[in-house]
Amino acid sequence: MAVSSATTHDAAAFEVRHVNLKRGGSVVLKDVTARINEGEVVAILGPNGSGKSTLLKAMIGVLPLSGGSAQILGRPSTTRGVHDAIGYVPQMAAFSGNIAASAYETTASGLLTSTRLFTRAPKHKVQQALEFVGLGDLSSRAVTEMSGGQRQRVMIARALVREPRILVLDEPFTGVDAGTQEKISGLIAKLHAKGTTVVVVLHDLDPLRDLITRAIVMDEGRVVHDGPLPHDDPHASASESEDGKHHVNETIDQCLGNEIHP
Ligand SMILES: Nc1ncnc2c1ncn2[C@@H]1O[C@H](COP(=O)(O)OP(=O)(O)OP(=O)(O)O)[C@@H](O)[C@H]1O
Repeated sequence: MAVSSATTHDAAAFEVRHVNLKRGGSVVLKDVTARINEGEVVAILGPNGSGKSTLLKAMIGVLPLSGGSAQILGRPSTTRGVHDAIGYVPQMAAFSGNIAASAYETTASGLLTSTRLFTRAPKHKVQQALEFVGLGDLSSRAVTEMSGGQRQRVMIARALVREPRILVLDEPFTGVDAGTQEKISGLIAKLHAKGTTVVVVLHDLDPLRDLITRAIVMDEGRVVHDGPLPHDDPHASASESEDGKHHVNETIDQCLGNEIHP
């Protein structure tokens, strides 16, 4: 794989340490430290505007940091070639405009890497990625003529076409129907079984609850929880409010819009 020479042995998929990041003059990440190990499925949760997408972008090295450090597979996130290990599915809003290209062309564009341009896309890889997301029969259809759920799956195919070690998805379930949610969850489960690391920003945990190994909860630009989902954590209970765990449960419930029971 192209990235192997640019990575170090046993390194974390992502590691950010004491990261500060400013956007539009405001500090939107405040002293954020987090690590994603290879093979994990990690959810990033938090209220709107808490910094979830910005944290993803800091991890994958597409936004400059104001302070701290970010590493991808043990290398600084600015290292040439290290991004080739990542498949990134941006928030739906980022590509909901007109994409005149076909599903095939959009998926093939995922073969562009930071170190080389392709002159001819390996057709079987593009077709395989589309088949993996269940769109093998629609490869020539314009993305503009597809449903929201189909578009989302094209973007996943685009992220997967280079067989990345790490898949990063920003709210993949927004605006997709229950059937598509199930399909996307099934795809993530298959990738996890193959050893792919998955980092996903979520508003609703349910579609991936069984797969998630850890949750990082953001609030106002800070990490306020990093650990197992509270309901999976045998030590988390309402009676432990003294040590703040009850508060953490409430924070997660509030992030996800769940009713809080006293
Ligand atoms: N391009 C930008 N310029 C200026 N400020 C920005 C920009 N993008 C995001 N912000 C601000 O940074 C903060 C964090 O935004 P971010 O998109 O990371 O939050 P989020 O938790 O992903 O939100 P949401 O759940 O609504 O997607 C917000 O206050 C937002 O207004």
